Amino acid sequence: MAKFSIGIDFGTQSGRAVLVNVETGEEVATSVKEYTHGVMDESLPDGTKLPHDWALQHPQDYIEVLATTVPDVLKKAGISKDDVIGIGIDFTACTMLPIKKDGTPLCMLDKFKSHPHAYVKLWKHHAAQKYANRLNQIAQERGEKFLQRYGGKISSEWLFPKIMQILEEAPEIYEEADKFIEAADWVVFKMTGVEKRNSCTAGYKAIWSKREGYPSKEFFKALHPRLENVVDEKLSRDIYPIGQKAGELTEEMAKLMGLNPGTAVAIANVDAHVSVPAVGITDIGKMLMIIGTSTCHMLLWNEEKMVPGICGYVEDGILPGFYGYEAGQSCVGDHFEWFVENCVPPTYYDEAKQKGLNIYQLLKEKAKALKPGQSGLLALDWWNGNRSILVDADLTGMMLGMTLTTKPEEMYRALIEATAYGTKIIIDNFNEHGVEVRELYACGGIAEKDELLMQIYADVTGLEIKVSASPQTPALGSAMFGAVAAGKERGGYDSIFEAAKKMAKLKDYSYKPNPQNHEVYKKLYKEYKILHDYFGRGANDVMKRLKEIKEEVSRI
Ligand SMILES: Nc1ncnc2c1ncn2[C@@H]1O[C@H](COP(=O)(O)OP(=O)(O)O)[C@@H](O)[C@H]1O
Ligand SMILES: O=C(CO)[C@@H](O)[C@@H](O)COP(=O)(O)O
Repeated sequence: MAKFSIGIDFGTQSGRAVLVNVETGEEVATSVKEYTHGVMDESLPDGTKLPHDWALQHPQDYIEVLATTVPDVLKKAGISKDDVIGIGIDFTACTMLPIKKDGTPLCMLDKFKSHPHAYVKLWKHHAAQKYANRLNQIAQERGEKFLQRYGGKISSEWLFPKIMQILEEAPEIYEEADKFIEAADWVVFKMTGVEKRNSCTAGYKAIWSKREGYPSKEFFKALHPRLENVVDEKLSRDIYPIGQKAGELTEEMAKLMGLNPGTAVAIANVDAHVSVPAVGITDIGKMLMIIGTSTCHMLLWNEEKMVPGICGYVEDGILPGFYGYEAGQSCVGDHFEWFVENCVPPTYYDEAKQKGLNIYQLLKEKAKALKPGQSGLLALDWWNGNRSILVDADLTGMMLGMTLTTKPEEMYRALIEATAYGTKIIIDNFNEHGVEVRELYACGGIAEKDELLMQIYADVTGLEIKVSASPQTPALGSAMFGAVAAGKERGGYDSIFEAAKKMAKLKDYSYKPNPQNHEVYKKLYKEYKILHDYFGRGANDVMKRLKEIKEEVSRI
């Protein structure tokens, strides 16, 4: 009898479950649930307004994903819950929340319903930049060695800047919280009844390493006296390696999800990291781009190298036995969405409707007809700040070269190209610092849907790109970890390497660079680099000054 595993990918806008045949890797059924509260970046559910740069989520939405998508995949596939041997989940990160000891999120307590700091802070909550700046300055002054593992800077998207923001701006929430926890670990806590924190988010987002643990109490005290014991008071030193079983489904959650109590649940993982074995990467030098709302760049290497401006490297962070390197771009799909919602005239929407296309497809059709360089446009892809390699959420987007004849499809193509140049900067930076990018792979919603973008990436980077055959690669990766949590005895696998051999998959075609386009893009990339360094490395801090003026004016 075939055995199945369920993987659930908690993305930025929705949660996606896949039911996977453990023997063949076949994705038998998929179910997607948009989050009821979406991304809260303007107001809370009760209308409380949020300041600039905030991005929150509601934890109830994650439970809804479990309650709707899991029964749905079972129903669609027509299989019995007795044949489901394991569950794995992955999440965006650092996506964190304050909870009580029993796991109740503070935002679910009546008294904190209208308190923004009681909610989940999503990975792209960018209002903690000033705390990240302080943390980085203090770490540099103290000569903290951990900075080397994080490319020289801790991002405002990661855990401690977010905790610092809560402490400074809402000390009552800091005091009331028994714990701060990654949403990934919170969902596993809900499913199994046991709090087991995963090594992936701890390593990449919370300055933890398996050799050195967390930074010292002295360091935390230097950030703020109240933070001296933050790890023991509000986090945990018990960190569990990815690839292990966290526990088993409780009666209550099994009932909610339509599964058997006792089903194995894997230690939680991160959406980008979990995707690496799902495309069959189990060796060094093969970079995977997970292209969606944002892009994460994942790469295994066998040595520790200081690579400036990356998110970090973590020993065993992606697969055991390797250093897992991560870099990223905070704004990819997000600014395509911004563009279609704000900059495309109604005539384009009418044309799309007539042709039976969605607006992205229409823009792609038109943008495809353009040659590289033809629009005269060049953009900086910083609509949501810059994660790698400048690590600065206060940078903003820019488009140069517009005239009275500039068309929406030209702007759309310029935005795609900007993200491709941003990716090339990341690749060059790895190569220059001894971590070689020998092959390129892609997965994620956009890699699946957007062949124009994929071709432009091949043309800009000059590298062939292999693409995941799964439309839900992170969820497939999670299902693989679910099968490992179940173990061979229950019909799964004893290691993620064995699971990858059987369950990973790539499409039978790839995107190959067009040499003529590559030549033009070399020239454009040179210009992009000049703008990148000019606006991003302090020659002209106009973006930051504009932001300051914006804040001053909105306070009046
Ligand atoms: N047909 C399309 N072509 C290109 N991009 C698209 C298309 N449809 C949606 N998008 C973009 O995909 C992004 C979502 O990516 P996806 O990988 O599905 O989700 P997530 O980032 O939450 O994991 C959105 O920001 C949107 O801009
Ligand atoms: O930062 C990470 C992973 O380290 C991601 O979770 C984050 O960029 C969000 O990913 P998505 O764009 O929602 O796929």
